[in-house]
Order: sequence, then C-alpha cells, then structure tokens
Amino acid sequence: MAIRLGANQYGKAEVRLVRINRDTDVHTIKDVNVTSQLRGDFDAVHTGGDNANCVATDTQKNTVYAFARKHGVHAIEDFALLLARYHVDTFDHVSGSRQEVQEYTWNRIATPEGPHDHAFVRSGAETRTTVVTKDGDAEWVLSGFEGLTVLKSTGSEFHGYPKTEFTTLAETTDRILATDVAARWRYTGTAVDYDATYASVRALLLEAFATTHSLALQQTLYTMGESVLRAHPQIAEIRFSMPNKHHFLVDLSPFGMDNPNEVFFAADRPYGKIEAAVVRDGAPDPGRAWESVPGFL
Ligand SMILES: O=c1[nH]c(=O)c2[nH]c(=O)[nH]c2[nH]1
Repeated sequence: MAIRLGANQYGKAEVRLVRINRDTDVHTIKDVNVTSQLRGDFDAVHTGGDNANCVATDTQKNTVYAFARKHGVHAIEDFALLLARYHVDTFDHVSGSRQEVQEYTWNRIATPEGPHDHAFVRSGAETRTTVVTKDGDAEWVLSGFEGLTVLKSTGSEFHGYPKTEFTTLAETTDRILATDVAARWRYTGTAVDYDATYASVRALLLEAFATTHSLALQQTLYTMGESVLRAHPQIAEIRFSMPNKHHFLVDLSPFGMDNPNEVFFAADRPYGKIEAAVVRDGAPDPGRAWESVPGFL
C-alpha cells in the first residue's frame, strides 16, 4: 500500500504584535495579528521527524517581531508581502508562504486640548484583513475587512419570492436591512497603494449600501461589488459574506397600539447568510489566492 504526504503548510498562528512609532512625541500605533505559514519540501519532518528543513514556528514568530522593529508596520499587505518574500528568498526548501494579517483600529482619545499624543481608544469599527500567498514567483494579495455593521431603517423591500406550503414570511415593501459586512477583494498585481485603496473601497461599499434601494440583500451585495470593480481596475474580484440580521416588527395590537415600523425585535439567530463573489470578466486566474480562506466561497 503506497502512502504519501499530501498538501501541507505550517507556521505560527496569531502572533499578536503592537508596533508603536515613537519618532516624535505624537505616537502612532499598529495593532495586528499575524499568522505565518510556510510551504515547500517538508516531507522529511513529516515522515521521519528530520527537522533539518523545518524553520521552527518559534523562529517565524520572532521574524514577525524583528521585521516590525526593522521595517515598521505600514499597510498590512506590504508587511505580509515582506514576510512571504523573506521566507521564500531565504530558504531553498521553502517554495511558498501564506501570511494572514488582521488589523485592529485605534483612534486618538479626544481631549479639550485636541487629540491626545499617546492615548488611544479601540474603535468598534471593522477589522481590516489581508491574506498574502506566494508560490515560487507567483504572488496573490487579498485585502478586506470583517465586522462592518450597517443598517438602513427604510429603503428595503422583500417580496415576489415563491410561496410553498411552509412559507409564513409576509411580503414587505418597507423593512429594516442590517448586516455585518465581511468582504475580501483580490488584486491583479502587487504594485498597489493598499491604504488608499482600502479607504476608497470601504467608502464605495458604504455608499452603495446606503443608496441602493434594496429589493433583496443579494441585490445590495451585487451592487456594492459592482461599484468597487467599476472604480478599481486593479481589483479582479470581490467576495462577500453577509448575514441578513432580521428585525421583526413587534405586534403591539394586544396592547391596543399600532406599530408603523417603529418597534422591532432584533433577532440574533437564525440569520440569513448571503454569500457571493462579484467578478471582472477576463480577470487573471485566482491561482492559490483563496486557499484556506474560511468563510468565503
Ligand atoms: O434579502 C433577503 N434575501 C433573502 O433571500 C431572504 N429570505 C428571507 O426569508 N428574507 C430575505 N431577505
């Protein structure tokens, strides 16, 4: 019976790093979570416990901290590319690398004298994400975010769906539409101003959510993706995972009251789960960009 090692990758998961820039009295902060993984010729360690090629996960962790000191942490995509390139370029037996980074945002605390120099408050905003994959000379960059919670109090309808013996949902021409947007988009190359593009994509997505008169969350999702692809030729596709966070009108008639779309029960589960990719025709092949990215089609 022939048995062999299949696909494998290994590294250090969730290296928590806070990098303070203290060049002036006005400090800046980068708060990130890095998962570093290597791919390549690791047969011997798996099949024989021979560690000669096994760059220790502890070393990968230390490399993250050392690179933060040496290079600083700017756009998380650039930091991830730096780490991926270092590992592939340094070790003959490392043919590829996957670097995943999450970034948590902090804002300066407001004081009567203005924004504080070195005191910060964690913003409840979304978590920015990246996944960089390098396979030989090929490189793929995904950018994105998760946990961007948005709500429209009107401008959303849902009707015209098939009625079966199990359908109880009432059609509506005026409902609350709410979701936590998780999005990841794939670039066609790596010569990108990641911070500027992130800000633009985020703004476009919020604008499309706000201004689309929604007939279904699916339609809102597609419109959001379309607006990003139209504005950014260097983005090949954008994928979304969006819960439909249901808000049910409370029946106040037992209390002799009407309820003209004012009082809702915000259900936390179950929720609709709407996922789709919006893709540019003729975009370059995704290659290994989406490998082991959970939660996305
Ligand atoms: O926007 C929606 N899409 C659906 O597919 C769906 N299904 C459902 O029950 N409510 C909704 N709303």
